[in-house]
Amino acid sequence: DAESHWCYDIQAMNPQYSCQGPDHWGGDCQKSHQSPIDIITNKTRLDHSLGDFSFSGYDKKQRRTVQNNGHSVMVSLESGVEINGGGLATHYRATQLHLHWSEKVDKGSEHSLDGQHFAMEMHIVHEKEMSLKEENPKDKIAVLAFLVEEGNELNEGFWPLVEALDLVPKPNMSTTMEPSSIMDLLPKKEKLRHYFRYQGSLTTPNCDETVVWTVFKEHIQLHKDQILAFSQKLYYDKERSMRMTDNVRPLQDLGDRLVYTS
Ligand SMILES: Nc1nc(-c2ccc(Cl)c(S(N)(=O)=O)c2)cs1
Ligand SMILES: [Zn+2]
Repeated sequence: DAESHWCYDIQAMNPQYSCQGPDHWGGDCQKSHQSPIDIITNKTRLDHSLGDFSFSGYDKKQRRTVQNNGHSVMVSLESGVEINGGGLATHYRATQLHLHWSEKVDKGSEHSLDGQHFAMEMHIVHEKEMSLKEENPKDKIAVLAFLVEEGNELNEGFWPLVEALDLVPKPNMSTTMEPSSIMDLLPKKEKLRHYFRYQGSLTTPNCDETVVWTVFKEHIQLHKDQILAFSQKLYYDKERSMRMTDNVRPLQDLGDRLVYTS
């Protein structure tokens, strides 16, 4: 096709692929308030307005659609799943959650903390209720980011998602997960009061600079076998010639931005 599709470095490096790696992504991807970033924790600023989040619909057990969209595995979230508080301007409606990962347990997260990457990163994407007259505000999207590290116990809450991976190996395949709640995937609620906050972008094209980011300090623990399932069961292509792994955008410059902490 005229303008080849966007992809990650691991795909662009493969001669079989003619796709545009991160250095060639278009849209706003080459601008200066991009994501992900390395968060240098001792340079973050305490912001007392960063209060607790209130989550609604997060504990609702639901059968949800899981799909392989060629870049990640994505769970569609229905209306009624919302967040409020957390220093956000208003309430936001969840639309989807997806993950980024590697088979190397220290290279799969998009954000890093003091230069350290983690095994995976889960993003819960929310959109602000938009009144028509508002142009593209910088906080149109709120993403809740959870770093995932290898733990030695199986994470029971993740089984419905991990088991669904077998059914969506190729792009554009989708299935329905066994009933599960978003809360099942997260660290304990009382641990979610500590987080970092900064202004950035989507980490996938067109990299719109309309995302208010929340990176939680408490990590999700997943067993190694559950982490490896993502790279072992999913493929970037329908020929299943390339496993889906390292779907991680390189770190972007913080530039003139500050990172705040609750
Ligand atoms: N086709 C795809 N879109 C995404 C996506 C969409 C919206 C958002 Cl906000 C993000 S991210 N990584 O910035 O959270 C990713 C992934 S794969
Ligand atoms: Zn993401």
